[in-house]
Amino acid sequence: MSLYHEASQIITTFSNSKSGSLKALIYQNDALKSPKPNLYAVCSESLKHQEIINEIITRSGLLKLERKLTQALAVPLVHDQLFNPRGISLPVSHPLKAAILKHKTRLASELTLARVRRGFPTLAAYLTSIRVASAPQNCRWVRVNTLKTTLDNVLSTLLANFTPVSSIPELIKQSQDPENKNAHKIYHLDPHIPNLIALPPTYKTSLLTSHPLYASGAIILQDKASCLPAHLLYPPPNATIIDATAAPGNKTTHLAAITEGKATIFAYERDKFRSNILRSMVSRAGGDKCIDVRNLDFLSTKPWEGADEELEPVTHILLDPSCSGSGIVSRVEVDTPAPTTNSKDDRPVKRQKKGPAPKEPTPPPEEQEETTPEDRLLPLSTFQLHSLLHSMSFPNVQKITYSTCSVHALENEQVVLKALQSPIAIERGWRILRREEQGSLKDWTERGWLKEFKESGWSEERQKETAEGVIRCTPGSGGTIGFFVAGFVRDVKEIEEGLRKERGGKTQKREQKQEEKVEDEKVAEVVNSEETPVDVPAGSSNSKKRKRKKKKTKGVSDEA
Ligand SMILES: C[S@@+](CC[C@H](N)C(=O)[O-])C[C@H]1O[C@@H](n2cnc3c(N)ncnc32)[C@H](O)[C@@H]1O
Repeated sequence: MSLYHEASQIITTFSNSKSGSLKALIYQNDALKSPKPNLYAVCSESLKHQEIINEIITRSGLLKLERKLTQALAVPLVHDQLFNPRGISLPVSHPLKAAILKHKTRLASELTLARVRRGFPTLAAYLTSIRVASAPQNCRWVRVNTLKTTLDNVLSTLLANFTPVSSIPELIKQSQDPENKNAHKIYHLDPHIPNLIALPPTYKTSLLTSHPLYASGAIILQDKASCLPAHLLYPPPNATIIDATAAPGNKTTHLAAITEGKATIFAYERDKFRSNILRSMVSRAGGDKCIDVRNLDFLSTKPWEGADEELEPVTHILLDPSCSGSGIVSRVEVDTPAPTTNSKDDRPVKRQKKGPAPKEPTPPPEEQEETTPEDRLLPLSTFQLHSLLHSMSFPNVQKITYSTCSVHALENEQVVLKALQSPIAIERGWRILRREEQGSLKDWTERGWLKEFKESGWSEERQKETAEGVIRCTPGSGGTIGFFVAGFVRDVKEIEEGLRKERGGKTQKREQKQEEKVEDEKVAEVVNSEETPVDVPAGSSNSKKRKRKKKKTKGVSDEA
């Protein structure tokens, strides 16, 4: 099957589906024969121009003249004929190419007419408008920091005179209305995350960062996707929590707000420079009292070996490790600049020098695929899995969230699968937090890629439950960056069993200590009364203590 036949099928499926990304549709489909970057390029570009191409096909009467063409097949062919500088990528003698080339003059004049009907004086003007319209539509997200203020206060000050709208698509649509002078003065209250507000993609970030509410830490610019992990974790106010990889601190401070400043939060950050940023964010957000910032490697913690005693009571871990950051770039769009959203903090982490990170244009998807091959992702994926297994080993942890701002299955579903199949997960009863257990997030429609669990050896039911249990975000109508979150819980029965054993262990230890105490007292009595020593094995702590005590007694008596 030719590239164009496959492209026509993909375009039809994508146009008919209400959700999901074009990339997933192509890259997850192993049945496709054409090179995926080429297929992706022709599909994504054809979709951008679909409206004008359909008009050209109808007005030129192409389908009546060329019976072998269908509407779906003609779209990518006409696209490449009119918009791809390299033309249709088929031999000239190929019947499909020949069918289009016969009408090339008519098609070109129909393009001119269609463009003029739309009010574009030049082809360049039309192409610019398409590029702007297909740019990723990430909203400006504002999280109200309830440690410092209230939603009502923010609505009545920062957003006084703003009009609420009912959905993100509505927010985007209204903000693009050239007739509306107040198009930027609208907002949408997020239905999933409390105290989160979406502003139009075109809203100037500087208007937010220059506001006193921002300076005081009362509002935090945090993408909705980045709010999902803390919300999914949702620890109770008295919980003991670890944010394993915390800087710059968006999720740490979100955890502090969710727990009303009453939890104990250990925030680990191994990079010194970034841990200083974390400290200042924590302080600005009013989290000093409940957040303990530690410039340490999370992987060096070992509460199960008797070290790090204060980590023993930890019940919740938020793990948001370094990742490829591939979700920061757009979904289908080609040639669009990297979004300058508030979510800079979620970018792939490199050692940073002071000063703003250089902004580089996003490469087209073909290049993205070439610059993120398995050998670059594998070390990241290994580190992510290692960190997740480390989290699963904490003795009293009941719930973990694992998240990345990557779109790659290798960093997402595959880490989840390997973690769930690990001995530690099986032994301790870790499983995925099911969709129906996710509170307001159970309505989130974009879920994990089922295909990634097919080789698991699990029942179909478990594969589905796991894929459905993890959350994906794709830039688009949701207004977020690309993101992935998985919640893990331990089955309560297993937890209770574990706790019983631990309690049993502790009682045993207490009893042993009590016995030792009694024995020590007996020894002391003997020593003090200068009677014959009781039989205590040499080298035992009691015999050592006894010797020490004897010496002391002797010393005292010598002095006396
Ligand atoms: C994706 S960022 C975290 C973003 C953060 N959760 C937020 O919402 O603001 C990952 C961070 O983890 C840190 N990190 C990576 N490995 C670590 C480790 N083993 N221990 C502690 N911090 C680590 C990196 O330096 C980086 O700052």
